[in-house]
Amino acid sequence: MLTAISGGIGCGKTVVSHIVMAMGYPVYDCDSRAAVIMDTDSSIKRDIAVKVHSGCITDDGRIDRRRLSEVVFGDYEALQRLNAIVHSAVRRDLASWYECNGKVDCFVETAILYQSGLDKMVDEVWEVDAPLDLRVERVMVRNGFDRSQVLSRIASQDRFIPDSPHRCVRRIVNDGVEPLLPQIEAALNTRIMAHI
Ligand SMILES: CC(C)(COP(=O)(O)OP(=O)(O)OC[C@H]1O[C@@H](n2cnc3c(N)ncnc32)[C@H](O)[C@@H]1O)[C@@H](O)C(=O)NCCC(=O)NCCS
Ligand SMILES: Nc1ncnc2c1ncn2[C@@H]1O[C@H](COP(=O)(O)OP(=O)(O)OP(=O)(O)O)[C@@H](O)[C@H]1O
Repeated sequence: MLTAISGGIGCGKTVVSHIVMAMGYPVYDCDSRAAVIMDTDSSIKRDIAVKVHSGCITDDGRIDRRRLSEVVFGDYEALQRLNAIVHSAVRRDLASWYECNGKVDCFVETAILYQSGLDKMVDEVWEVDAPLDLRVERVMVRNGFDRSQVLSRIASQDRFIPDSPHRCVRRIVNDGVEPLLPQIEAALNTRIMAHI
């Protein structure tokens, strides 16, 4: 069974992932895996230079992430072109990781479940949710971003409207008040009960 830990930037997906990992479950982190795939695949880098922006690849062939962020989070068409280049490779990588883990109880952390097409690969979605102001504050502190940098990322993520939500969505509230652990345990127990 593959479960998505999903939700917009700053909602607390990584915190939930770390708890689930500490409980012994394998978790695939899309952001870091996508970064590795992009860094190691020269055809992806070439496509980024040609189809997104040539200035995002340095003279020595590395991805300039700061520049790429400025380009794609300020231009939705460019972000869609980047997604089209990267996401099929991420889906393939996730499929083989899941296979290697014996398709047991696995998790995938992603901020862009529907844009990436990963919604079609997962059996269940845990939608981590937090108030917008809190998300903005958290990311400003975590990344040293100003408010507009966070809001441009949130706008890019919210702009995509999926045709239909996943059939099995569970909401995890991470508002800094409601404790996370009981919600995660309840989500896991519901699944265990369903399989008995
Ligand atoms: C835009 C990039 C260069 C920013 O890199 P950087 O190291 O600064 O940040 P990082 O990768 O940790 O992402 C920061 C946050 O941006 C958001 N984000 C990342 N990719 C996307 C995207 N394609 N669309 C919307 N939001 C995104 C996520 O909330 C993420 O947590 C990088 O995120 C990237 O290359 N994204 C495209 C690949 C991708 O879609 N990855 C997501 C997994 S499929
Ligand atoms: N319940 C909480 N209490 C205190 N701090 C929290 C809580 N949840 C998240 N944070 C902090 O908020 C920041 C954002 O959380 P986290 O990195 O888990 O978000 P995310 O959804 O994974 O974001 P991204 O989409 O950027 O990967 C982190 O610095 C994290 O430590």
